[in-house]
Amino acid sequence: MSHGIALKPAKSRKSTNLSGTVRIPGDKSISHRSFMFGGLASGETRITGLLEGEDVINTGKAMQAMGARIEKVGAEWIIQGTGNGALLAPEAPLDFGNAGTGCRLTMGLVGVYDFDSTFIGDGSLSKRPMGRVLDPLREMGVQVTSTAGDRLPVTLRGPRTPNPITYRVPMASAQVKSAVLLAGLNTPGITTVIEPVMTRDHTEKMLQGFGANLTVETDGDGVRTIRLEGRGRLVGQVIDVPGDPSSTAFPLVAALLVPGSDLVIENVLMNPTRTGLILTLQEMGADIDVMNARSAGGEDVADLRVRGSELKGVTVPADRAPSMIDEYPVLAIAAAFAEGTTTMLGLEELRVKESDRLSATAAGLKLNGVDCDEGKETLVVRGRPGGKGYGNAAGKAVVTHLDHRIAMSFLVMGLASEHPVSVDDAGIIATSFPEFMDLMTGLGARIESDESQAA
Ligand SMILES: O=C(O)C1=C[C@@H](OP(=O)(O)O)[C@@H](O)[C@H](O)C1
Ligand SMILES: C=C(OP(=O)(O)O)C(=O)O
Repeated sequence: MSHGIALKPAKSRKSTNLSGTVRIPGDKSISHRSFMFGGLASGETRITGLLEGEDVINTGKAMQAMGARIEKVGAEWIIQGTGNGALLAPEAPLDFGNAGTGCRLTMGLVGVYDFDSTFIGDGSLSKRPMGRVLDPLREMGVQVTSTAGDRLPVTLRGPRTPNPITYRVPMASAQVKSAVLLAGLNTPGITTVIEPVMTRDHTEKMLQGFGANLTVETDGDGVRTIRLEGRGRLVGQVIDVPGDPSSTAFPLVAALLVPGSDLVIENVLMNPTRTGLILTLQEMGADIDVMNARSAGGEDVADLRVRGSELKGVTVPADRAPSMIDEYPVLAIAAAFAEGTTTMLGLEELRVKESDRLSATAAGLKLNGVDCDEGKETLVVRGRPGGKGYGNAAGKAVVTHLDHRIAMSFLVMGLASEHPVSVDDAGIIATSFPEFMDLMTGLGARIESDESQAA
């Protein structure tokens, strides 16, 4: 499968003593929202620490196509927004590349406007379900034209006056919650989202920061009711994006698995809706010190010191999934090197990510000698400390299916395996973590491009 440019095969090999101090690029979820809300708000928004990955850049291009002015001056991104309710009709289809977040949130943001907007993406995004966002938009009065099964390309046309709805999010998805709230921004009256299981809360926090009248009520069972008053004024903000905990996961797990490692990762977002992996790894016996915990721009951040550790298997409960949803592939790699069995529950959402991550992870583990079982919504990994026999001596590559997290996870695996681990494409990593190769090799990781596979 291709993402429009040639595949870039890569492989990693057994490494020792990863060490150094690094800063991880900005959080992807907050970066998307910074471009969107800055592009929508009145006046100027200034962003530092933005993730300059392909996914986020595509969101910026979409906002430009709808009237926002965006430029980079030195280290700062400076945006002049259109004002809430004043997006312009895009003249061409909006291409979100590989990004579910950019595409689904923008469908909410512009779908309720009384003009046509068309959404396209790469081979991965075009297979992902959009009905989860299109259904509530239909309830608000949006006309939807889509490909069979509510896949891309999708064209939306809003009504003159959208209906404010009360929507109970049927799956644990911050993208769905956010799409409905963003549609509510240009809808008169109160749009209400009921979230039975809490997911990342960046949309709520950032919209409040931009001046939206948004309230959150949590009942005794943890069910959240979010109410947003539509057609209010949003005002440009100054944002410093903290480091992405989902990107942090890769050097962090690498340092745990590679003997003798000692690594400091600075300025990591520690919002509790994002820290499930750290908790799980600590339960497994990982040596992770959370240092300099502080608050910055309304978010918790900290520096992490990570040292090579002997891990043991654990059961990861289903209710932890939303706080580590993108981290399961790399957790599975950690589990492969732990003593005993790791059981991961409640993984149904993994099937609709950039790839079917449950089967892509299980297939990659098996290809590289790991004993594991894929269930309908579970993954069980029986670990082997030391990784003897792991890797693929014949050089057979893990199929990444246009999924950056599968590529990075298996490149981490090779750093602690007896034989090298190959992936069929590392180019896709640029969607979320363009600095991955340089950052990892700078710590001492042996990762290289693997032209021999290209033939
Ligand atoms: O809202 C967001 O920024 C995201 C929500 C999650 O997706 P779902 O809403 O599909 O769970 C996550 O997997 C994605 O990487 C980013
Ligand atoms: C699921 C992810 O992103 P998205 O849904 O935005 O493509 C991810 O980055 O792991």
